[in-house]
Amino acid sequence: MRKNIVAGNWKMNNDLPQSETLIADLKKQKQISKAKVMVAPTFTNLWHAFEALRQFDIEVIAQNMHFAENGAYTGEISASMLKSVGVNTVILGHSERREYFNESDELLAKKVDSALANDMSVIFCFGEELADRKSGNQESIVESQIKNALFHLDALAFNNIVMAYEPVWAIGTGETASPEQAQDMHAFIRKTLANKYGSDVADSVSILYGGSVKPNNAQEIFSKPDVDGGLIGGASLKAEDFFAIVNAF
Ligand SMILES: O=C[C@H](O)COP(=O)(O)O
Repeated sequence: MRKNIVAGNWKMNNDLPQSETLIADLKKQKQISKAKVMVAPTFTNLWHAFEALRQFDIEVIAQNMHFAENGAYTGEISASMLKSVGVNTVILGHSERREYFNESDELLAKKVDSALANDMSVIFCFGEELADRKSGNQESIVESQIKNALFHLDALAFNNIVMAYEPVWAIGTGETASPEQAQDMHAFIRKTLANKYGSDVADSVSILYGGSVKPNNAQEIFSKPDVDGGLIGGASLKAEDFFAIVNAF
């Protein structure tokens, strides 16, 4: 079911005391929009965040996971471990994971499978780099990222998948895609899904935009018909800014 979602990806920010402070600030905010709100702290803060936000309408989600159930994978975290601390949604495929940790489409397909097999939802990230956009290849790059990681799934799987288009050139740079660029790509993503799974599936999938979304540009981006929400990095680290974006719907 297509929903409006605003998810804050804290990335590798906030130790436990800082996370406690941010969560306390989040609890003071007033939500006037109907968007579903999520926050993704680091692994070490997940349990605390889950406990602290248990009574609030803010879902605590994870930034990553391994595809294996358990075993000799030093430093890794599995789906069942996330579930055991109350986490039911995971971000997969973020461009920082692709770039700094060499995560390929093939690896991401395995992670997606593992998350879904564990009854988790996935926020699946993808997006082109600046060179792709400059050469006009953004659609073919995005199409191949989606096909390679997701097109082995059946249509029902998309009940538990949220798409997150994040042009790499707009992440943390202050340079956001224009609302028109975001809309054009989101419409293309929906068309790509429709070609494979039909328009019922394509129309029911939420597609988030991520990349330098701030309180001053959120409303214009969210006003576009195929933009169902945002994946927010830097601006999610201040409760007031984050809720200004949540309330931009
Ligand atoms: O996951 C969030 C995105 O990478 C966007 O980050 P940003 O809002 O700091 O550009």
